[in-house]
Amino acid sequence: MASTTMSHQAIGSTVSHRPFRASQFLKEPLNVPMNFIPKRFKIEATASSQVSVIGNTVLSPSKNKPFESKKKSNEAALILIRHGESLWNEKNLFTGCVDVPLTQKGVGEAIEAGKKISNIPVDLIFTSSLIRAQMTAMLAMTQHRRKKVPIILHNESVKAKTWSHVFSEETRKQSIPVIAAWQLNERMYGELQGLNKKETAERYGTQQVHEWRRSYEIPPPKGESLEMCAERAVAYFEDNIKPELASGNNVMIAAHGNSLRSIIMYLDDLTSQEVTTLDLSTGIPLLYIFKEGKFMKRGSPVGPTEAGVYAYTKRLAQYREKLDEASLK
Ligand SMILES: O=C(O)[C@H](O)COP(=O)(O)O
Repeated sequence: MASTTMSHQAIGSTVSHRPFRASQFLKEPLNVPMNFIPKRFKIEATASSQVSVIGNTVLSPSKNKPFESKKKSNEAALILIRHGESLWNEKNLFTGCVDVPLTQKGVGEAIEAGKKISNIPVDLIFTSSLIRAQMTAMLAMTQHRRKKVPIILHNESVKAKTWSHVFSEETRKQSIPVIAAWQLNERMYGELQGLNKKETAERYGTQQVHEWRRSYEIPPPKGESLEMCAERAVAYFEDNIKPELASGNNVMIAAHGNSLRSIIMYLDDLTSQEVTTLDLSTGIPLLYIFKEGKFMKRGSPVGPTEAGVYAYTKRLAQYREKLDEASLK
């Protein structure tokens, strides 16, 4: 497991960003005609060209009362999580865009990560298109106290959409849409993919391999530099994820060491020099609060009972209280 050489445990700096645009995701009423829904919200189409959007208001199973307020706040939680250990992490091989599953240890890391975020609201999940990130997201959500079911949205064809349609509004409300995006994939490691990291360092030199792995501008042979990875990952974040946060939707992103490094560089306003010391451990969730257009780093929740996490914002504290109330019933 990689070490974290830049601390993400402490409450961090507040960073200003460009003004956000409001998102309508998950706000459309059910059965809105297809042509009224922006492209990125066209998630579920029925045979009659009606759209059902997985809802944002969660009903308490016991009392049928709104669990989360219908009126979305301008504050949202953002959880970032690097996937758990993969079979090639275990073998110390450069993995990049090769689609390798988790090890048993990685499965355990994902479950432990899920416990740490089990009291933090999640309305939407974004993952890369790679199985190790998707496994991590799914396993983490098995631990969530809200017990909503993550459902992967299939956007690859009309048939994939219509055949995965959910016909119960109540069931949709108890679901979390999972959006898989290749833009969040690990950096393409080029001709290093499948090579052993230690052997590569012996062959090309520790300094050269460190530059390939951690520098911002220098790409590995025929692969993507962090800068190139950022071009797609940060653009995707700005276009698709930030608007959801701006709408008050709480988001979890399960992705990779380098796609997340590029997103953290953007969130924390790191320089290309600073990002060279940023190294993410597998399976450790990081929490940010997005409020009034700013990202505030809250570090990594230590555990589901850690009071400090919930003191960060009134909204999180209220959510936690509702969870406790619901579990007493
Ligand atoms: O793709 C890989 O090999 C790892 O997931 C990330 O590798 P790195 O720590 O060498 O960047």
